[in-house]
Amino acid sequence: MEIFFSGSIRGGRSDVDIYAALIDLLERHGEVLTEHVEAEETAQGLSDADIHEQDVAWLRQADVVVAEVTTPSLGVGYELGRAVQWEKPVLCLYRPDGDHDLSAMIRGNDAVTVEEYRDPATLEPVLASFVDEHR
Ligand SMILES: O=c1[nH]c(=O)n([C@H]2C[C@H](O)[C@@H](COP(=O)(O)O)O2)cc1CO
Repeated sequence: MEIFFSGSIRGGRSDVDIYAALIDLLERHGEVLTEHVEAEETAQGLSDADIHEQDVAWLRQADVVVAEVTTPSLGVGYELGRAVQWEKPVLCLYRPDGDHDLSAMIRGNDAVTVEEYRDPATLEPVLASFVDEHR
């Protein structure tokens, strides 16, 4: 099972510790292709064109997509749009106590499952059943 994890990078890094916790949970169920989303430093020496090309290749390859969408990010939104177009299973994780209401482009999309949560530790059964459903 190859999992594409999506989370804000240039959109803002305030949730990076949560991304790390979610990637840890997801690694119990498969290979996370985009572990770098939790890294303190993002890749050095790659052009934006290289980043885009690599990212879209991983997205194409993935069996499922899991996105943390509390911090809005153009890149995450773009990845989600392409994932839906390619009919990938998409799970979006959202904390309603944040500063931003979730976009209607995500919450209003029947092809996207939205799970609200407060503590990443509570998501273990949700992630397990999402991955198992699409294995
Ligand atoms: O350096 C990067 N590496 C990378 O993989 N991305 C991808 C993965 C993330 O899920 C998403 C974040 O987009 P943004 O940077 O617009 O917040 O884009 C984005 C960047 C920077 O835009």
